[in-house]
Amino acid sequence: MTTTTDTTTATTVLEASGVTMRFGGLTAVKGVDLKVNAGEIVGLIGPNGAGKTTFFNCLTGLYVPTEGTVSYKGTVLPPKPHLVTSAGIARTFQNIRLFHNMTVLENVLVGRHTRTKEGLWSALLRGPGFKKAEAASEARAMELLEFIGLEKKAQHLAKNLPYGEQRKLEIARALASDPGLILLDEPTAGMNPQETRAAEELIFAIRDMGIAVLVIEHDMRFIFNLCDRVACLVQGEKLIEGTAAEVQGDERVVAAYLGEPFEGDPSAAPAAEVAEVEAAEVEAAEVAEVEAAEVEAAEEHAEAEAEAEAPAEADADAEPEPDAEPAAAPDSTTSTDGEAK
Ligand SMILES: Nc1ncnc2c1ncn2[C@@H]1O[C@H](COP(=O)(O)OP(=O)(O)OP(=O)(O)O)[C@@H](O)[C@H]1O
Repeated sequence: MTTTTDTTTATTVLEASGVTMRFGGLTAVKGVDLKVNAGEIVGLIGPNGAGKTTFFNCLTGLYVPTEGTVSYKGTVLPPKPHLVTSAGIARTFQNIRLFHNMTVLENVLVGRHTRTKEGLWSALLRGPGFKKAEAASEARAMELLEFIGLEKKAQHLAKNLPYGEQRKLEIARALASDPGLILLDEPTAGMNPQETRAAEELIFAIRDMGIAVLVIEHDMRFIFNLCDRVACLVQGEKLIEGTAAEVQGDERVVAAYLGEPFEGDPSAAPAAEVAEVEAAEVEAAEVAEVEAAEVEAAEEHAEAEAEAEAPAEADADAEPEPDAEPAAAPDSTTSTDGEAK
């Protein structure tokens, strides 16, 4: 494992230590350590089945890790989803989990319930305290819808939103719990390139709001553009953690996961591949140079031969014919075949 970023001085928001998750005989996550600092966007990559979602589930209390601990801002979290959410960690899911028959606004309001202090009786009696809290929640939910660009669709049913907007709505619902850290599980899955670019901007804006981000994604261009640090899981273990440049240039990552450079990004090519291409280019340039020299030599030779033949032909042409004028001597107006122009 390689850790290249100095994380000791920054404020640690999330700290996973030695997280292991076993399902019977299968170890899906093996002794993973990971820190996310305030103001950071950290990426989690790895091939299918590497344990990324299982690790997220351990962080958010959906799974009780077989070993290890998860701390948020220095406090060890109990493995209970509602306690993790109220501590300050929100998440989205790989498969969108919205309330499809509720409106867009209602979906965001559901995300606010951990921050609403009004109890059951207050809600049932709809007293002034409840009404005030409800109005504040709605105002915050509308702010979030504006933030993701869905305020005009507040009263639409969630199920009627296009896929990309459903993903954004899930993010707004997660933000509604006022988290200090958001975990995004494949936020661009199924998105077109424009939607993916918009999601990238949205995540930068979330970071700028002061919320740290941990994101799982298979889209390497997206991850390497977005993240301050990237960790790569392979077969449940952390293979490497570092900057985007360090991770995408690591041959073990390339071998285990990337396979090929992502389209259009030459810097993603593994070093060996780059060297091979460069060597082939040098070789091709040398061959072209030799060929050019050969062609030049052949042309010079042909010219010399033509020049050598030209006076003889001119002489032959100059053979006096009966009553003919003597032929002109070859000069600039005479072609190599001796014909006058
Ligand atoms: N609840 C479970 N019970 C048994 N095995 C599980 C369970 N959840 C995950 N696994 C197994 O754990 C391993 C890791 O799965 P996980 O979904 O975490 O991988 P992943 O890296 O998120 O994959 P992908 O990129 O395809 O989403 C897989 O072999 C998977 O089959």
